[in-house]
Amino acid sequence: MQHLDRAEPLWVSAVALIDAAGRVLMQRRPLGAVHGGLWEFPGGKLEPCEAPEVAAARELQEELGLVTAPTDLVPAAFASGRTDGRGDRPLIIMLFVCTRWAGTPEPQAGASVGWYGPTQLAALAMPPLDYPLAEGLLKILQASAF
Ligand SMILES: Nc1nc2c([nH]c(=O)n2[C@H]2C[C@H](O)[C@@H](COP(=O)(O)OP(=O)(O)OP(=O)(O)O)O2)c(=O)[nH]1
Repeated sequence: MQHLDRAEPLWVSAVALIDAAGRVLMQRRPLGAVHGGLWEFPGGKLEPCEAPEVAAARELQEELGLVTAPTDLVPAAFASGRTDGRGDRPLIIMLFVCTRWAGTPEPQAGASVGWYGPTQLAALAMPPLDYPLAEGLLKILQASAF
């Protein structure tokens, strides 16, 4: 049996913003950061006692200046692994889909954003857990009318 992991998991919420053309917004992490230069779904760590969709809406506001209602965030996929960079602990990323927001994405200094269709998205260089998230998202997009 696997040993018990005594480190608290790091919980992260992330969002796939889908535009009217079916493209997904991806964010390139600043060079020098953990996973610098790689493309990820925008999002970030949950604060203590924060609900995942509230954290996702907060991160969209903080990282990109976008306003979303937590109720417009639809659970889509999750991925589980371990943190890289600082420390080693379980990492769980919950991905939401969002098709309704207010504002134009304005990345923070050092970061950049781009809109990608399914084929382009699958070809981006991403941090490890964003690959299974992208795979899950693409299956949902193929099967639905998002
Ligand atoms: N998106 C993503 N993040 C990952 C992976 N592996 C891994 O350790 N992380 C880490 C990087 C970040 O520390 C954290 C995500 O939280 P965040 O989006 O708030 O990160 P951040 O750079 O703003 O903050 P920080 O941790 O550098 O302080 O998860 C992964 O595969 N995908």
